Amino acid sequence: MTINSKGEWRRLLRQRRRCLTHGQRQHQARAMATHLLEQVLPRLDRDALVAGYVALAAEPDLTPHLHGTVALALPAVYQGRLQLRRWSWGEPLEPDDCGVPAPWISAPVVEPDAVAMLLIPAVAMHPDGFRLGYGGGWYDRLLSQPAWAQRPSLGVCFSCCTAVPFAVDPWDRPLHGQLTEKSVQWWRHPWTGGPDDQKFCGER
Ligand SMILES: Nc1nc2c(c(=O)[nH]1)N(C=O)[C@@H](CNc1ccc(C(=O)N[C@@H](CCC(=O)O)C(=O)O)cc1)CN2
Ligand SMILES: Nc1ncnc2c1ncn2[C@@H]1O[C@H](COP(=O)(O)OP(=O)(O)OP(=O)(O)O)[C@@H](O)[C@H]1O
Repeated sequence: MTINSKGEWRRLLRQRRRCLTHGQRQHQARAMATHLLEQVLPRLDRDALVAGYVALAAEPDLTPHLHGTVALALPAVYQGRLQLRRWSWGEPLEPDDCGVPAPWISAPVVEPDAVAMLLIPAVAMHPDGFRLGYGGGWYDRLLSQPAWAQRPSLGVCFSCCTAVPFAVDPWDRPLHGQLTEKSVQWWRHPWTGGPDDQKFCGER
């Protein structure tokens, strides 16, 4: 079967992800969090924020594993755009315009330079670091702003949904790396923003 469109890939990969049992997804999310805690978070500024997400049904749920380890911002879609808002553990969430639990409208909006790492949920990842989401273009539009595109970013994805050769569109922006239950892999140096560092990318 030839798969031509992002829509077809999205359906296939969402189905593949749903085929994992709840226990498998939990186990794999815990492994992802361990990679993050051991390999990534120690390299970040102590005061900096990590932009996470509230996991939807079959997405890897990392947030509970980060409790007490980092200060978090969460996405909120209102008035046609995605913002990141400060969120502290235990604070209530309310559905945003996409129906995803998000910080209250009164929570401070976070500027790009306060964010040390963007964790971006991905339905699938492309072999060159591009991300396939649900199709709303929310993160695409966020990353079309250079200040956000420069922030270190990791696509968060089960390994069964990586290396997917979907056709990349002109608006797709490559992420710095991907986080799976197997490893953290980098395509671009996340902390210098400079050209590929062979040694660094060799750590894949
Ligand atoms: N957890 C999470 N939060 C996120 C995103 C995301 O991909 N995941 N977004 C990324 O852009 C933005 C919201 N965009 C969204 C776009 C579509 C659907 C959607 O189609 N939801 C399905 C249910 C998905 C599921 O439960 O697995 C639906 O309503 O049928 C959800 C969020 C910001 N917040
Ligand atoms: N910078 C942008 N400005 C305006 N529209 C954009 C921009 N980037 C993407 N879009 C629109 O958003 C949609 C994104 O579609 P695509 O199938 O690539 O979604 P996706 O990357 O899976 O979505 P998401 O980022 O929400 O997870 C397209 O219709 C595209 O035209």
